[in-house]
Amino acid sequence: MENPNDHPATTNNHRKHPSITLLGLRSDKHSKDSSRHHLPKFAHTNPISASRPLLQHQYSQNSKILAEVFQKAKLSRDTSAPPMNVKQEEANISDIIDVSNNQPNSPSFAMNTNQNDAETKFDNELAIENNTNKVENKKPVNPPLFQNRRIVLDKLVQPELGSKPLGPSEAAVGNTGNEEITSSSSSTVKTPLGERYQENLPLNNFSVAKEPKDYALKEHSISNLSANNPSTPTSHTNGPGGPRSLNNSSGHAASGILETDRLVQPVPNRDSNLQHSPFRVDYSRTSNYNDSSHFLRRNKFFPGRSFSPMSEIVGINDISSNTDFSDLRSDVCSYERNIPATTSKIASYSSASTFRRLPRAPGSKVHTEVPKSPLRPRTNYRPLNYSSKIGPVSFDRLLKDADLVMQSLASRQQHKLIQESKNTRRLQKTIRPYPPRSLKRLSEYERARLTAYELEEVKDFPEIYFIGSRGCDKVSKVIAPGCTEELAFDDPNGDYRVNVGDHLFYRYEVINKVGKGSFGEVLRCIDYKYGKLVAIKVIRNRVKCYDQALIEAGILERLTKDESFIESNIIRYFDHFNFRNHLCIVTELLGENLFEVIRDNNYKGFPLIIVKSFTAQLLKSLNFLQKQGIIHCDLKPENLLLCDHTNARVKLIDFGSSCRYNEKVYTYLQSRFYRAPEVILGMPYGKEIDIWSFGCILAELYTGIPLFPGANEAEQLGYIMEVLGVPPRELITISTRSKIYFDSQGQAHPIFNSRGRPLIPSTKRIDQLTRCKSPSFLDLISKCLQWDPKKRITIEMALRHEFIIGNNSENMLRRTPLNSPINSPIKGSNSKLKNPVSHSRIAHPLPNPPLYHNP
Ligand SMILES: Nc1ncnc2c1ncn2[C@@H]1O[C@H](COP(=O)(O)OP(=O)(O)OP(=O)(O)O)[C@@H](O)[C@H]1O
Repeated sequence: MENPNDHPATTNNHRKHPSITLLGLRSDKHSKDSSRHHLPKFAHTNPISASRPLLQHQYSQNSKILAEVFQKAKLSRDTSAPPMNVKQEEANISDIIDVSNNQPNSPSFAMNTNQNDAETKFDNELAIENNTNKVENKKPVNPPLFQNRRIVLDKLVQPELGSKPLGPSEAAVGNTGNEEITSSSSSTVKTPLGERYQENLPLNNFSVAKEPKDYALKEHSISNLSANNPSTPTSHTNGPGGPRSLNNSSGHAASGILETDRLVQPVPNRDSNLQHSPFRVDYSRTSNYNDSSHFLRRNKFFPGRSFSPMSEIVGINDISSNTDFSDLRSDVCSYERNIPATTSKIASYSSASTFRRLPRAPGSKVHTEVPKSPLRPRTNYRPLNYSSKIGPVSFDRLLKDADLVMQSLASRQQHKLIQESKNTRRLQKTIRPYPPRSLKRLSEYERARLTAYELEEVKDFPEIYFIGSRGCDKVSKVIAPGCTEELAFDDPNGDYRVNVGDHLFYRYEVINKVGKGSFGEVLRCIDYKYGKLVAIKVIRNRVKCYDQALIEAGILERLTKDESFIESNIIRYFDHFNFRNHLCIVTELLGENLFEVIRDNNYKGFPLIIVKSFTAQLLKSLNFLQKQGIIHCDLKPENLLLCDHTNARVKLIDFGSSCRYNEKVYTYLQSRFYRAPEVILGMPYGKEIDIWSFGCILAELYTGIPLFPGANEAEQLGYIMEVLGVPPRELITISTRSKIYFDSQGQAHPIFNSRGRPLIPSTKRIDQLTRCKSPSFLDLISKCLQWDPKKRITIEMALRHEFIIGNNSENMLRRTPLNSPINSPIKGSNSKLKNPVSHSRIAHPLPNPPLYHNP
């Protein structure tokens, strides 16, 4: 065997498609020298081309190791297999390697003859390896190249190593002394084809490589694409250095990984249609990382750069063949890059049951089924456990973390919903806008489909986009006895009698109902004017509802027009119109509300990381509303809607009760569980009522159960007093409804809950009720839940609170313990019941007599 030293680790595929190889570059047909203008298309943006000699040196190191391995392989080859000389081997591999690409005129002719020869030799090595595999298996094997290699190397390296895998200490030759880099941390990767690899790579193999000056790896993401999926977008990112895969859509697809005990390199698989490399590198111009160790670490070529804890949490292996998660995985890598090395020192998390429910593509492997091998240890899922030493977490990173965990939490139900989201997206793609037509332009057939009422009504519509789908039931006029003509299209409650497939306003097609509230129904519709999906809230045909909805539409319109609206996490308003005496508000279409998500998850709350993300998003919304001088007045989980089922992004909806600071019309507002004490007690109120609701929501999102689940107002106050004690005297004196709950001395009248249990003030603590051990979380809740509105935390302070920006040391993936009383199933309860009340609020024996008076 010829010494493959000095030869880059390339394969035939590179010759076919001039591109940059994993560790450096490939020549192309024009590349006789390394000058930029001779470089292939991507080389203009890839300054690493300039460091070819250095990389070749690096190749030589790698090749050396490979040569050793192959040499050992030869020695230990099964003696029963027929001996094979190099020529035979070369002949055998001719079907694998297309040598025609080595022709000087071929597009990928090597940079110089030596190198070309060297590549050929090296390719031969690889081919021999494949050949060995064939011999060993005694049958022709034609899986992707990397799989062959993988099998061969597993079999061949192992006997040499015994049962002990090569660790960094054995492998460390020419160690740079960088502890982190040479640490024995290892991680596994799943390639697009489903293999799992250990990444346990000593630095010494790469220590000579140098990153081009002024360039550092900006992006390195793992593609999670299926090898069979050619439809995946080619790039997720942009940047000055030209983010791209090493093997991009122009045929440089890489789907293989060559692994030895010392290194892992992606090897292109010419059979693959992949448009993404599993090792996508982006060299962008930065001044921070200009040495090779940074470059390599960030390229995951050695253990110092282990995989993202988040990627392990969500089980990258499990989702690798699901193309829908490509952005997700790309996100994992892109934001993880910025995590300091200290964050990789995270605790091992053996109980991964939470994450095993991750939806997997059919046929993909479960991580526990990975064959045992010294080279391929089982992956331990690791929780996100930020070190408290590192700085604050950015808002963006928090959101992305939460998105991933949200994905990993996908239950069966959510899996269905994800499917629904997919279908919606697919539908969205197929919808096209219709050209407007006048009545005259309608065909005879179309006119025949209109009812007599519609034929009159349509005259008022100069632009007709849609008249109802063929064969759909039309909403006909029904004038019941005692009913006026205005109510002819409504049911007895005043709701519009909607028919699926029918039109609204000769423009929208009704697809289905997505929600119902006290003001009306929300429909999913297609807007044929713009060709998109929208949600339309059809308000009840009642004067009060109509007027209030007009206010809502006005507020939404005003909010949407603000330039900082985009970052406000508030539902986007499009339009409103009156149709058959129903006010209709057109908004963007969103997903499930958070209450539904919790309910569908059997009233299990969200992990703290998701709660944190929701909290941050909600605070942004409240901050925006505050700047606009608006009080929402109806904050609750039902009014926080997921944007999509695949992430943890929420938007705030329902401004039907909202008011401006100076236009407070109502004294009775907010949903009961989230009602602020000043509203219950009839005190003057302000924007602080939203903070109270916000505090209640935080606790509920974590526990899955309302914090103060009063069945009536007195009970509601009783639950609040259980935690906060009796309100201060001065508040009682200014409240208009104090007599209902307190006597003249300010002592609370005894309150019993609906089960007859006395609600005794100051007998519960927030941490008891939430079962949460996160001090920052509890602190934020308790700062929101203050009797005195002036003492409540402000939105600005909440945005800077430790829980939001801090690097919490708690396990952020933990949910409320399932066996805790707070989450125990309620006896005889129907899980579909709205907001079940915890039965666990058992009175604790009191050390002191109950405090019914103000302390
Ligand atoms: N844009 C939307 N996309 C998807 N679903 C929506 C949308 N808007 C509302 N919904 C669903 O409809 C439900 C009722 O909507 P909304 O809260 O606006 O109505 P409402 O009559 O004001 O309710 P409430 O009784 O709380 O005042 C929501 O909880 C939500 O589940």
